[in-house]
Amino acid sequence: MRVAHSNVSGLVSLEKDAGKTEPRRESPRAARKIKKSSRKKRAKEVEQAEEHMQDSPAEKRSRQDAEAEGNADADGQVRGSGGGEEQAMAVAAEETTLLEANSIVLGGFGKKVVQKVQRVLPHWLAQPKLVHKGIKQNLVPIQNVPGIHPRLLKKLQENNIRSFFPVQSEVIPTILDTVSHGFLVGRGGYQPSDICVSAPTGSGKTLAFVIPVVQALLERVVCQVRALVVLPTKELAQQVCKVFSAYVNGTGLRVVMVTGQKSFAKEQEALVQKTIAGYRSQADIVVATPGRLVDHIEQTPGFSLKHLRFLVIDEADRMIDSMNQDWLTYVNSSVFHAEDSNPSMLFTRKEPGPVTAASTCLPRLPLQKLLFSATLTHNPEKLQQLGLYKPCLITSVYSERQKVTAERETGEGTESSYSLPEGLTQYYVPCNLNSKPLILLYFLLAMKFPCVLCFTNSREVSHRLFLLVQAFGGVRVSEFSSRLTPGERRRTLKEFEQGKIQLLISTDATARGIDIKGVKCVINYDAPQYIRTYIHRVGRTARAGRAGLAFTMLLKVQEQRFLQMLKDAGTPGLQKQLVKSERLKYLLPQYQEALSQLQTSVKEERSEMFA
Ligand SMILES: Nc1ncnc2c1ncn2[C@@H]1O[C@H](COP(=O)(O)OP(=O)(O)OP(=O)(O)O)[C@@H](O)[C@H]1O
Repeated sequence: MRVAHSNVSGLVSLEKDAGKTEPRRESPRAARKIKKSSRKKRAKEVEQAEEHMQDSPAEKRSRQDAEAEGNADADGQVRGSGGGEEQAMAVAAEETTLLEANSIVLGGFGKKVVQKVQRVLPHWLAQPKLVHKGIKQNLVPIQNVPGIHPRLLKKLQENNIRSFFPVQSEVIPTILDTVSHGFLVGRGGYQPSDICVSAPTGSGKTLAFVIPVVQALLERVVCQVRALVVLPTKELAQQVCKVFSAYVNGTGLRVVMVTGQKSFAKEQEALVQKTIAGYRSQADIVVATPGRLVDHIEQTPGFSLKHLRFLVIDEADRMIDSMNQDWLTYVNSSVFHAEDSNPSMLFTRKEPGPVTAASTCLPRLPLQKLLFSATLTHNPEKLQQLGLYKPCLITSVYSERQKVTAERETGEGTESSYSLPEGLTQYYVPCNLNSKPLILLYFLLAMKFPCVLCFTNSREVSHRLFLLVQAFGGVRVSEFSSRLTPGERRRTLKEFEQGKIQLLISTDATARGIDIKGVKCVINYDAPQYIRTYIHRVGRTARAGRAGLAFTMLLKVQEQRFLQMLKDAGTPGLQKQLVKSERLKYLLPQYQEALSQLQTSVKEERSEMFA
C-alpha cells in the first residue's frame, strides 16, 4: 500500500511498496531492525489496550477518574498530566522516522551542488597544430613550400598565386607527406592519418586540398575515381569544381561534378562510359552534393568508388549535420564492399582497424579523409560519425584575442575554437521593426555602400525586402534563395560578382563557402540565431586578407542575447553604430509609397499563386 504524507519541507513523500524501493537512509539490515522493533512495540500497545478493556468496572471507574484528572497512562499507571499527549507525539515521531526510513522524497527541487563534469577531449582535438599567423604578414612564396610539383608551381603562377596563405603552407606539405610514396600505399605500408583543418573563412582552404590531391593523382595511369569531394550545396560544388578544373587543365586528370545541375543521364555519361570490355570511369575527381552522390552510387551502372584514395569533406561541420542522409554509409560500402571487387587485386581494400601482423601482410589502398571548415566541431561524438583514423587537427588563429570558443547553437556544450577574418570590422545597429528597411536604404543610398550582401532569416523576408527595395528605387537589387531555379541562382551570383548588382538580399543559402571577391559589406538584416551562422555570414567579406565591414541590425529585445552570444564566443570589438531617426526622415515619403506598392505586389503574387 502507498501512503502519502507530508515531510518536513512540505513535499509529499510516498511510503514505498514493500520490496519495490529501497529505504532512503538506512541499510536494508538496519531497516529490517527498525521494522522488527516497531512491530514489537505495536504488539505491546495492543496487549495493553486489551488489558485496559478487560479491567473490572471498579478499576475502570477509578482509572477513568484518574484519567479525568489526567493522571493515568496507557499502562494503567498514574502519571503526571499530559502523559497521553506526550505518548501520542512520541508514537507520531516514531512513525515519521519509520516512514522516512522507508520512503523516498519525490520532487527534490531544492538546489543541489552538482559536480561539474570535466570534459576530456581526445588528444588530437585538445592539442591541435596551431597555425598562429595573420595572412598578410605571413605569406609564404610558393617556391618555399617543399614538395610541390614544378608543373603545379607553374599552374599556380598562371593563376596569379605567388605566395601561399599560412594555412596552405601548413596543410599542403602535411597532405603531400602522406603521399610521398605514391597514392597507392601509405608511408611504410601504414594507413595515413586523416587530416582535419579548422581555419577562418576566406583563408584559402580550397587550394589547401586542391593542390595536394591533384599532385597525388598526377602519376595515375588508369582513370578511376580516386578523389571525392563532398559539399553541402550546388553553388559550393560548382565553385570547388572550378578551382580543380583550373589545376587539372593539361594534366589528363578529369573532374566531374554531380549536383543535379545537369540531368541524371548527362551526369551518368560524364561519370562512366560503356565499352565492350565493360564500364570505364570517366572521372578521376568527383565533386558532389550528398544526395546526388547517393543516387549515382545506387543507380549508375559501373560507377564505383573502390579505387577511392581521398575523401574530402568541405564545410565538414555542416556535412556532419547532414549525416542523417546516410551518405557516408553509401560511400563506405561502395569503397570497401564493392560487388565487383576482385579478391586477387594487388591492393586490398579493408576499413582501417588495429594494426596486426595479418593486416600488414597485404598492401592496402588507404582511404584518407580530409575535413575542412571554418567552424569545425570539437564534439568527439559528432566527429566519431565520420569514422576518422588517427586524425590530426590543424587550426588556424590570428591571435589569442580572436580565439573563439563557442558552439552554442547546437546546445551541445562543447567548446570549439573559431576565429574571424583578420580584416573584418564588425558593428551592431540598434533599430526597431519600422526603421530596419529605412536603415538598409540609408546605408545604400546615403552612405553609398557598394556590393552589399544582406542576410535575412527566411526566404519570405528576403522576397518582401527585395520587393520593397525594388519599389523604393535607386538601388540595383536582387534576391537569392530557394525561390530561384538553379540557373537563376547561378546567373544572379555571376551578376553580383560582376558588380551589376549593388545589393543582394539572400537567405543563408549564400552564407557558407561562397567566394565573391568584391563583397565589401555584409548586413545581417535579421540577426543570426547561432554563432556559427554569424561566423559564416560575416565571412563572405574580408576574404583573403582583405578588409570588410559587417553590420548586424538588432531589435531591443535581441540586443542582450546577441551581444552575450558574441561575448561568450570571445568575438572582440563589436562596435555600436547608431543611426539617428532624423537621418532617415528624408526617406519617409518615398518609403510610404514603396510600402503601398509592396502591398499591391504581394496581393498580385498571391492571386497568381491561387489562380
Ligand atoms: N595563395 C593565395 N593567394 C591569393 N589568393 C588566394 C590564395 N589562396 C586562396 N586565394 C583566394 O582567397 C579566396 C578565399 O579562398 P577560399 O574560398 O578557398 O577560402 P575558404 O577558406 O575556403 O573560405 P570559406 O571558409 O568561406 O569557404 C578565394 O578568392 C581564393 O581565390
